[in-house]
Amino acid sequence: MEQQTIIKVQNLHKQYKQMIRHEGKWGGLQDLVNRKHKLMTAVDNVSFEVESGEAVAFIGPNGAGKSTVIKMLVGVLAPTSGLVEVEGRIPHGNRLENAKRIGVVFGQRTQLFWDIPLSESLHLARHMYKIPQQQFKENMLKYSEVLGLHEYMNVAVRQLSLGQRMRAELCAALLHNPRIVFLDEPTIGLDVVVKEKFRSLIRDINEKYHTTILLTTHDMVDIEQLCSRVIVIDHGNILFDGKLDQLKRDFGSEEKMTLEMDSKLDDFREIYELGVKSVEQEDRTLQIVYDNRRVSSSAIISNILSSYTVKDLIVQQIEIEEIIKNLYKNRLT
Ligand SMILES: Nc1ncnc2c1ncn2[C@@H]1O[C@H](COP(=O)(O)OP(=O)(O)OP(=O)(O)O)[C@@H](O)[C@H]1O
Repeated sequence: MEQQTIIKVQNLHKQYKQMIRHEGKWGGLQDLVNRKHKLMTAVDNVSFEVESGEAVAFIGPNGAGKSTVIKMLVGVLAPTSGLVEVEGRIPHGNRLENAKRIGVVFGQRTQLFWDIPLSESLHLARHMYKIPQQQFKENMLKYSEVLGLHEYMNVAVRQLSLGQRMRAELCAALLHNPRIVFLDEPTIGLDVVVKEKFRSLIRDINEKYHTTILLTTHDMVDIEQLCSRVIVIDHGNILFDGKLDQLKRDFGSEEKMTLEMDSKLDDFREIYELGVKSVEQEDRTLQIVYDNRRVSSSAIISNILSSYTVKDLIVQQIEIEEIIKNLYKNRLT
């Protein structure tokens, strides 16, 4: 299938006006009569493109600017400057047209009607999106089956548990066969079984229908299972944009070696001289953390074996979660 650019973001900036509160006893009153604001930059010169059919994780620490970018892509916020295009359209100028082509799941907010039964809420979505009857029937059948929604169809949305509601949200977001699905923290607070259902459905629509996925999450399993590309943002800037494998290669050279020893080591000087990052010993268990681009595991092992007996040994590569933590930390220091 031919790929084309479906999302284009160029030199995007977003500033929010934040109120400066007066301090002291009469501060609240002064806030009312003498309002002071400062500008805070939430998104600072961000550029990226997404090809149709890609599944991209858009990640970063709290307050990094992820939701702000997504809100501009969805069209609920206008940029302060720069360009946002979704399928060649400027979302905030064409909100309704944009809405027909995209699906949105915000983990913290609902797009369903709170007080009416789920089935009616989904029927309203059919009218809003002008979904042809046949397509609606087929999709309702397919998604309510996969997401296990049959038994909740007559229950008011406000009476659904978080997991049930999130499954319903995903169903509502997919009924009109969107070309792009924006998922903002979709698995937050869900149990492992529901998370798995979610992930397998998202993988399916990406693989079978080449639906483009832009996923914001703090859950590393979501990323590993769903996305081949990762964009990392912090303080409104992009820190990394590339394949997940590349992220692991560039920032995942740290390894941890755990050795079960016959006897305790007297000192770690020689090991440190090899260039390792840290050595810890508890009873006869030794843990060594090192960068495999600086020192090889075999150099460490042969150094230890020259003076001691090793009973068992495990070498672990750094987890993706740790890689991303390091990336955020490097940015802060
Ligand atoms: N409506 C608003 N008015 C003022 N400042 C805002 C507003 N919305 C967000 N911000 C600020 O903009 C920055 C980016 O926020 P944003 O919600 O985009 O971050 P995020 O990466 O989605 O964070 P999280 O992972 O916590 O959801 C934060 O410093 C936040 O306080």
